[in-house]
Amino acid sequence: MHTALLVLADGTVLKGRGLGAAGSAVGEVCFNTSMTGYQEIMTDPSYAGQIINFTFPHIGNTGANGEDIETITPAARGCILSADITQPSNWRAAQHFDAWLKSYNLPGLAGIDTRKLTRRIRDGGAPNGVLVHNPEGIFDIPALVAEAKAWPGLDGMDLAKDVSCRQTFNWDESTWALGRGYGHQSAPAYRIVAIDYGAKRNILRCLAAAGCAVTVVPATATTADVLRHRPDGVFLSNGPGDPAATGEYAVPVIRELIAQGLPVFGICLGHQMLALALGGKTEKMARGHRGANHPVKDLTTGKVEITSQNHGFQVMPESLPSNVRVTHQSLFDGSVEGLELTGKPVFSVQYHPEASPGPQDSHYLFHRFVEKIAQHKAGA
Ligand SMILES: NC(=O)CC[C@H](N)C(=O)O
Repeated sequence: MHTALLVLADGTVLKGRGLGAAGSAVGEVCFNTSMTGYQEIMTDPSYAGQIINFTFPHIGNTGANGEDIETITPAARGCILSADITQPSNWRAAQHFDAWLKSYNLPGLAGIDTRKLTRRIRDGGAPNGVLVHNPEGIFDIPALVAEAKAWPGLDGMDLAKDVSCRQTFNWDESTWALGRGYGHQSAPAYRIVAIDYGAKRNILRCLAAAGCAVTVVPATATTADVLRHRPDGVFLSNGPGDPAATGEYAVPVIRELIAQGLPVFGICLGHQMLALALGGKTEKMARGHRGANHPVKDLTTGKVEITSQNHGFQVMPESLPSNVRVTHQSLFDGSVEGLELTGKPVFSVQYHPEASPGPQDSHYLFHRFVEKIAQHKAGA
């Protein structure tokens, strides 16, 4: 008996076995090619509105633990796996991944040809779909097709407000180390305000590890709300949805903060909104970049970094004014992966230097931010 379906807006029905919580989820079906880090991926708030198809066939092998999470309220809508989840085998496993999905009320589906689904997304773009898990195996397919069709899609959708914190808070947890777990920043050199559009925790941990006291403010914070904390620098976080829609309230604030002369660093959605604030444009990509091995070239040094990525929108290079320089480029498709405002301590990357999951080649960017803050303070 099939206990779960993925129903796409064009009427395609893929039948499999249910995982995690019973229930249904509508969203954009995207794929992620990472071989590890499924917990971090499922808890990255940038996946709000999305159902994740994992291309790696064996997901869940190492179980789940209480540490490898990027938020305590996951925003991804569900997951699609090739193989059934096996018994966990890892010294850090505290739970079976299926029980973990249930505990977060996330539905899943296993047992479909995830490679075929990925090729379909690659060739035809990310479709909207409904993932439904019903242990009784009873489904109303025409109603599910209608639900998938009726979903408006991510283009033009602002989701950052939904996943952002509601209240300002301070963050001092730093990065994880074997034998110690997460560290603690007790002697910060600089004060950062991080605007939370759906921030991954590991970004905040990396900022703390680089020597910053971090104050996290909601996505809707005004310029005065940010400046009240007397920041030495401002960080613009990653987040879900369409940057152009989120930018309606966030971009004017970013523009004012740049005008104050403050050092600014943006990651992913933060990078896209920084580009909008500087006069550029963003567009939806056909299938996006989601994985842990995307090569990116640093155009200043010629060095190639292997990066972690998760984005479905991109900055259009021809839209950028002459005082904005493209600093990094994807070696997969040539798309913009980094920007800087010439002569100012303002820069951003489209990819995820905090990794989580993924390689740590790009951790240097957190130190670059801190160096820019130090230089700015010394010159001020
Ligand atoms: N990880 C992110 O910040 C994603 C940014 C944006 N929502 C995109 O999909 O492009």
